[in-house]
Amino acid sequence: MITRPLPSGAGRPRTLYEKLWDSHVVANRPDGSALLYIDRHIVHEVSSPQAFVALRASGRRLRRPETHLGVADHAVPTRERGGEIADPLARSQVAELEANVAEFAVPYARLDGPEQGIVHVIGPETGFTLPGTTIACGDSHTTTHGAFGALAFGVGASEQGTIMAAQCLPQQRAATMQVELVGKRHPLIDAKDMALALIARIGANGAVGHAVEYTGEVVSGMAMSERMTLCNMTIEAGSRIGMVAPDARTFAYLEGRRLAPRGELWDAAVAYWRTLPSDPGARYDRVVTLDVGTIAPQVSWGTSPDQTLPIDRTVPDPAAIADPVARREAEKALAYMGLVPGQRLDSVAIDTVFIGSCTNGRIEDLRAAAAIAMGRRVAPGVTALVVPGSAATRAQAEAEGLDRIFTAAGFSWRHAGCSLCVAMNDDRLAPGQRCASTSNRNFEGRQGPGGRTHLMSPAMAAAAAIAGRLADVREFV
Ligand SMILES: CC(C)[C@H](C(=O)O)[C@@H](O)C(=O)O
Ligand code: SF4
Repeated sequence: MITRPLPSGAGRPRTLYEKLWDSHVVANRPDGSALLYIDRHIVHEVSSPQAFVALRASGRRLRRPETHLGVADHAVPTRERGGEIADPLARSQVAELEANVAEFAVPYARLDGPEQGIVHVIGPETGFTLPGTTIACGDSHTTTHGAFGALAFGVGASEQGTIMAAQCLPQQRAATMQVELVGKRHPLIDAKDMALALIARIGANGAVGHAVEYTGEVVSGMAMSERMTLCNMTIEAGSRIGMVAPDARTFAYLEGRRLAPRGELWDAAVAYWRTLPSDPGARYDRVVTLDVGTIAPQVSWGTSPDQTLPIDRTVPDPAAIADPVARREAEKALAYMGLVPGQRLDSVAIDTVFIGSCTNGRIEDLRAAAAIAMGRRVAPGVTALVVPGSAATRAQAEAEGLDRIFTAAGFSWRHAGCSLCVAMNDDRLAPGQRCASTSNRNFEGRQGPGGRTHLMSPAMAAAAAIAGRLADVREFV
């Protein structure tokens, strides 16, 4: 039997997650899951083809085509834009997406248009991402959109088909986890350092089964870009959902964006969005508090995001790790990464630098990197890429002259896309190459077979480019 959900706001103080959940339940199901209404869905060229194939095979149309948004980002080349894509696989992936969005009337951000970019960058930029909505995408970093007080999560291909046809999806309710960020950070410590320090502390599976809400004075003081970085990295702690309560900063970011409501609708939306933050006294299943005043710039040394340390430390010695499983994992990671226990992290030479991705490809990230690069030179032998997260970010950066700062320093200035975050396009590491990267994943082969990835903030990646090795950005001021 399917029962109707309880009316929302029934007395008990609720968290942001609970409010978002309650307001989207279409039906509670006997197995404890619920059918959730999905407000928005983003589609990219890598994960969506099967969903369209299934729709076509069953003769279905999209229930509400205007609630979807298509864009090509993963496979696209970033050296040039316009003209034919040289790589045959990428060309066919983009062509298939374009045929699908045309056939099913999905709004599409064209590859050479002003709104193209990484799914998780253009959603917020266009105002497609809004507080209080449910947002799905066939992509694990959909967590990013939670920075706006949305319930946003990654889904698989068959789930995408369900959303397209029915606008609903069965979901299991998650437990809740509050991550409270307190204290006063060093000016060169950013959200990426905080996310990496958190994952190093709670582990890459530390938030499994939980919907994470970031709270505290540090989070309320953050720009939207940093909130997005935090929520983006939440999946690397094992959670499908990361969120920040919407506030005046959220509204200021969204006001006037193309797809954001206007006029009276805007006022009504803001009035509703103000009811979303967790109620005083709402209880979370778990609470983690991080004092950001204790955080130094972070770098990953291994092949999991929790294998991360402050830059002023040395490569760990597996022999000193008591837990046998963790010890074996550390040994394996060091062998792959070509590192020696006891070696200073800031002595590790790199040959590639990647500044970009849905974690750190926003204008604020590019500004932070440019501030370090300005008037300096990329070290000899280092290839350094700056890949804006969207065409709009690229245009903004050019208007501010950031591209000239980067190119004068010897960085390669690119068009928007996932690029070297993922080896699905023509930007990739050769075996044995070592990259200082602002992306989010460092597992074996992520940036190319045999490639070695060190995760860090944009300022740290720029410092590594200049030094030719992992370097402490605090020495660059
Ligand atoms: C290709 C896509 C499905 C994948 C994801 O789900 O995250 C990619 O974006 C990634 O970052 O690994
Ligand atoms: S930038 Fe990287 S993490 Fe983000 S969507 Fe693209 S491949 Fe995935």
